[in-house]
Amino acid sequence: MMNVERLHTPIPGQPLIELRGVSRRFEKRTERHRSLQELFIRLFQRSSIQVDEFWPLKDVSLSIHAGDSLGVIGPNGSGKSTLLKLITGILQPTEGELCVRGRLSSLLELGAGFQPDLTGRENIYLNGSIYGLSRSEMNRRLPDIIRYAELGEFIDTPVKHYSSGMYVRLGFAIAIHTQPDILLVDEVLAVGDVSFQHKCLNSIYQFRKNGGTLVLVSHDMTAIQNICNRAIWIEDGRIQAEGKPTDVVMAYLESMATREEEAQNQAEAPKADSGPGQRWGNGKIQITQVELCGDDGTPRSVFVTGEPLQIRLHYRSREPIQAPIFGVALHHENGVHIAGPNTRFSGVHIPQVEREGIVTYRIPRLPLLEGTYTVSVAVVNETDTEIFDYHDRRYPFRVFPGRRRDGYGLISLEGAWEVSTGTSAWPTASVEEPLHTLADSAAHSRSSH
Ligand SMILES: Nc1ncnc2c1ncn2[C@@H]1O[C@H](COP(=O)(O)OP(=O)(O)OP(=O)(O)O)[C@@H](O)[C@H]1O
Repeated sequence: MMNVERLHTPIPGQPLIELRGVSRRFEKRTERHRSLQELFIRLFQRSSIQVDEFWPLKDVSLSIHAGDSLGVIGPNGSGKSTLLKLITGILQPTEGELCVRGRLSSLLELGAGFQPDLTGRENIYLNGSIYGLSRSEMNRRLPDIIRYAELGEFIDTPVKHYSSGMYVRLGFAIAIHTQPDILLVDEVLAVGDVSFQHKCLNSIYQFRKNGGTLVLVSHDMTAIQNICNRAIWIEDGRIQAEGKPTDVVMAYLESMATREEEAQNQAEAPKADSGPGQRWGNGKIQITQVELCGDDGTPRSVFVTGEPLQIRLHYRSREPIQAPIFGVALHHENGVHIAGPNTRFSGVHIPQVEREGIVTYRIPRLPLLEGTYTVSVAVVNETDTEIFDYHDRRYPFRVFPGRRRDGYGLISLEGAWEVSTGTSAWPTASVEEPLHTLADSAAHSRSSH
C-alpha cells in the first residue's frame, strides 16, 4: 500500500517533506553461468537468471520542516540516494506514504536531468520547465545562471562533451537560481574544483540564511556539521540515528571505527602483542593494555576537539620496582611529535609498583584538531636509563571537529581575540575565534584531506 502526494506550494505549519513508513524494493538479477555448456543451455531456456528482491529502504519515517537543513550520512550503498530519488519522484515508494509540499530543485547524479545532445543553454530552459518555471522567467534568470556556471563559450556546446566538473557547474547554477523551496544535493559537489566548491558552499549558506530548506547527502562530515542543523544516519535501509549533526556523526563514526577494528582483528589472528608500531624494553614492568576513553570511561577510538580524553595504561610487574616513570606521547599521522608528558615532568612520584595496576593520564579538553593521531606509551626507570616497556605509536585515534571549528593546523590554542578599532566612536569588540566563513572552513578541510 503506497500513497504519494505532491504540491507545488508549501502549506504553513506543515512539513515540506513527510515520509511515513516508506519502503522501496529493488530486484537484483544475477546470472549464473559457470561453464560453456551452461551458456549453451541458456540459449534455449531463461532459468539461469536468478531474481532476488532486496529493500534498500525499509519503513522510513521522517519530517522535514521549512528552514531545516538535513544532513544524510551512511556507508556506500546504504540507501541515501534512493531516499533522495523518492523525494524528487525519480523513484516511487513500494510501500508507505510520501508527501512533498513545495518546489524542489535537485542535484543528484552527474548529468541527470540533462539531454546530452542539447547545448548547455538549451538544457537550462529544459530544466526550468522541469522545475516548473515559465520560459519568460527562465529568460530573466538566464544571464545569472550562465555567469554563475562560468562555462564561457561552452554554454553553446552540447553537454555530452562536458567534463564531470562542467556538468556540476551547470547543474548547481540551475538548481540554485530556480529559487526552490527545497534543495536536494547528493554528494556531486565534491566533483567541482576547489574554487567552485567554495562558491557552491557560499550559495548553500545564503540559501539557508534566506530560509531555504536543504537535504544534503555527503561523506564529508565537516560539511554536514557546518551546514546542517539536523542529521540522519542511514544504514541497512533504516534510520539508525537522528538528531544534532555532531551527535549523529559521532555515533556513525564510532560504529565505523568499531567495524574497522573488528575487520582488522578478524584479518589477523589476535596476539597480545599485535598492533602497528614497534615495541621494545626489558619487560620488568609491562604495559599490558592501553585504553583511550571519553568522559564515561568507555574505550573508543574517535574523539571530538575539546572533549575530555583519558589514556589508561594497565601495567604488570613481577617484582617490586622503585620509582618508575610512566609517560605518553602523541604524534600526528604526518609524523609531527605533538606532546610527550610523563609523571616526572608533572611532579608525580610513584614510590613503587608491584603486580598489576592502572596509571591514567587525563586531558580535560582535547586540544587536537581534525586528523588521525597515535599514542605511544612508555614506562622507564627513575633516571630514564632503563626502558621497561615502550609501545611506539601503537594506538591510533581520530579527531573530528566539534560544533565549531577552532582554526587550521593541529591544535587549538584556545586563545581570545581582542579587536581595537582605534576610534572612540566604536566600542571595543572581543571575539573568541577568528571569523572565517563556512565555505572557508569546509573548502579548507576538504583540500587538506
Ligand atoms: N535502480 C536500481 N535497481 C536495483 N538496485 C539499485 C538501483 N538503484 C540502487 N540500487 C541499489 O540499492 C542500494 C542502495 O543504493 P543507494 O544508491 O541508495 O546507496 P547510497 O547510500 O546512496 O550509496 P553511495 O554512498 O555509494 O552513494 C545499493 O545496493 C544499490 O546497488
